[in-house]
Amino acid sequence: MSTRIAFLKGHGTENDFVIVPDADNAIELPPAAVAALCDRRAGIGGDGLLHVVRSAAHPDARHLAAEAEWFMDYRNGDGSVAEMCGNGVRVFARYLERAGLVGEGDVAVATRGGVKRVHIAKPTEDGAPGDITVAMGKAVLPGGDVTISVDEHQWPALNVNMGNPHAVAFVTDLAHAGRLLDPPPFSPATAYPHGVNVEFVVDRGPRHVAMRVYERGAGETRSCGTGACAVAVAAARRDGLDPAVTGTPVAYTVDVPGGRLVITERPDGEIEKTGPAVIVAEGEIDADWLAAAVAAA
Ligand SMILES: N[C@@H](CCC[C@H](N)C(=O)O)C(=O)O
Repeated sequence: MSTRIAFLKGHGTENDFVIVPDADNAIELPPAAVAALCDRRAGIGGDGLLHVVRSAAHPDARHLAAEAEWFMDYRNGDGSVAEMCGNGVRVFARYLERAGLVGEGDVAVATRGGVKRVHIAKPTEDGAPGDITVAMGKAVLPGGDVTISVDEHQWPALNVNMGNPHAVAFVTDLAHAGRLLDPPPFSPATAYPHGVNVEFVVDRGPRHVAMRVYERGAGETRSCGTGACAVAVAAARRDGLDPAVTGTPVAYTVDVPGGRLVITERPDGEIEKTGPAVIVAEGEIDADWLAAAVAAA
């Protein structure tokens, strides 16, 4: 009988992830294995994969082990590595809670984008899991003119780095973003040598926007946490709001196809993101199938 590898499946506002608990970093997950697991027809399916490893056991996180016991080794669905995943880190915390590895309240999670402070709220009165809030760090606006083009439409976009790169374009109709099956063309083409996540945004009301997203390494997804933060900052600056200047926190509601996130920027620049995170299934991966998928890639 072949070896089995435990997995879970979870999502945050329908940004969905295969979760592979592997405290000792003993499971090999080359890009082809991640892509096979995230494949929606031949695998389990997911926008990305959360490899749950003790920080001390992973070369990318060993230096963070004193601050955060657990490391989110995040991979995009195509197997590529990304610095940070804002929805992923909330689902990661939900997994840790469910596995009894942490309790409600504050948890530190190591990521390639540094240590993130996560708060797991108590269940609601009707027993539903409480929302999870992450301190996402500060947005960096590196400047630079970028144009996003889809079919006959062209929009100027704002570069926002949330640990990972984003280009935010305000549009008049989210449908104008098209099907987002392939990376939209960028101008200049060299603006993002390592790829970029692109958000298309419309207004819904005062401090309330809606977005669609093209995620680097995954295609169009139903939500992107770092993307929602980038969008909130871009919308605030466009609206003339900067908490560092006014000394007052600014909150935006960001609707994504898979739900709603609330993003708050504080006067010190720290951005907090709040939303749901759910584990929906758990099971076992056939290790022989995975090895064959890797060999065939
Ligand atoms: N879904 C994520 C972002 C995942 C990484 C991204 N695709 C990248 O390559 O930077 C989120 O919720 O932030």
